Amino acid sequence: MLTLEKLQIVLDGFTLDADFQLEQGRNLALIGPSGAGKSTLLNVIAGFLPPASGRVLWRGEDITALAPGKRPISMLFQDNNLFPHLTVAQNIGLGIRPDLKLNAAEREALNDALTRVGLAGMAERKPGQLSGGQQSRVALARVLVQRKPLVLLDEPFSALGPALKHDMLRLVGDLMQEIGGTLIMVSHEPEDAQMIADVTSVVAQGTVTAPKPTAALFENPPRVLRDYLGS
Ligand SMILES: Nc1ncnc2c1ncn2[C@@H]1O[C@H](COP(=O)(O)OP(=O)(O)OP(=O)(O)O)[C@@H](O)[C@H]1O
Repeated sequence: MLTLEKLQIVLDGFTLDADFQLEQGRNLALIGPSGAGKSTLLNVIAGFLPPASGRVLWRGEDITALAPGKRPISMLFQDNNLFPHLTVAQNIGLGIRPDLKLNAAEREALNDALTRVGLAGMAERKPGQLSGGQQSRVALARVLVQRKPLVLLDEPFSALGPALKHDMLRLVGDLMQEIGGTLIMVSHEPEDAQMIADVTSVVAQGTVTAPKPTAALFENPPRVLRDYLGS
C-alpha cells in the first residue's frame, strides 16, 4: 500500500495536493493537462523533490525523508536517462549493481530483460547508435531488472509507434502482475490508461483525485476530466 498523507507540493507559486491510498498490485494512471503537476508528483514519490508538508508511506513505513536510492521504487524518466558512454548492457546492468560486477545469475537476468524488450542483439551498442524507441526500451529493461515493488513511469513510450507502445505497456503490465508490483504511470492518452491501469487519478486544478476504477471514470467522467478530454 502506498499512502500519500495530506501531501502538499509547492513550487514557485504552483501547489498540488494529494491525499489518498493506493493498494498494492494496482496500476494507477495519472492523467491531466500539461503543467498540472503529474511529473512533479512522481518526483516527490520517488524522493527527488521534498514535499512542503505531508508524508509518503510505503506499507505503513514513512519514507518521506528517504533518499531516492533507498526507496522501494524504480522510475522511468521522460528522457530515458541513459549514459551515452556506456553500452546498452552496461546501462541496464547499472540497475542491478552500480559497480557492474555481475554474477552469472545477474547476467542472465540482464539478458532476459534485453530479450523481453526486443533488443537481444544490441547489448554492445551505445545509446547514440539506437533509435529513440530503442533507447526507451533500454530504459525499460533497466527498470525490469531492478524488480522494485513500486514502478513509476513518466510518459515512457511517447517515442514509439502505437503498436510497439502497446507491446511495451503490456510488458510492463505483465511484469507488475508477475512481481505483484504497483505501477504509477503518467499518460496523456486515455487509451494507455484504459489498457493497463485498473485505476486512474486526475491531476488538475491543484489537486490529485483519489484513484477511481478506470473504466467507470471514462464512462462517466467528472467535469475536470471532461474539460481535459475536450468532450
Ligand atoms: N523545478 C521547478 N521549479 C519551479 N517550478 C516548476 C519546476 N518544475 C516544474 N515546475 C512547474 O510545476 C508545474 C507542474 O509541472 P509538471 O512538469 O509536474 O507538470 P505535468 O503535469 O507533468 O506536465 P506535462 O504533462 O506537460 O509533462 C508547472 O507549472 C511547472 O511550470
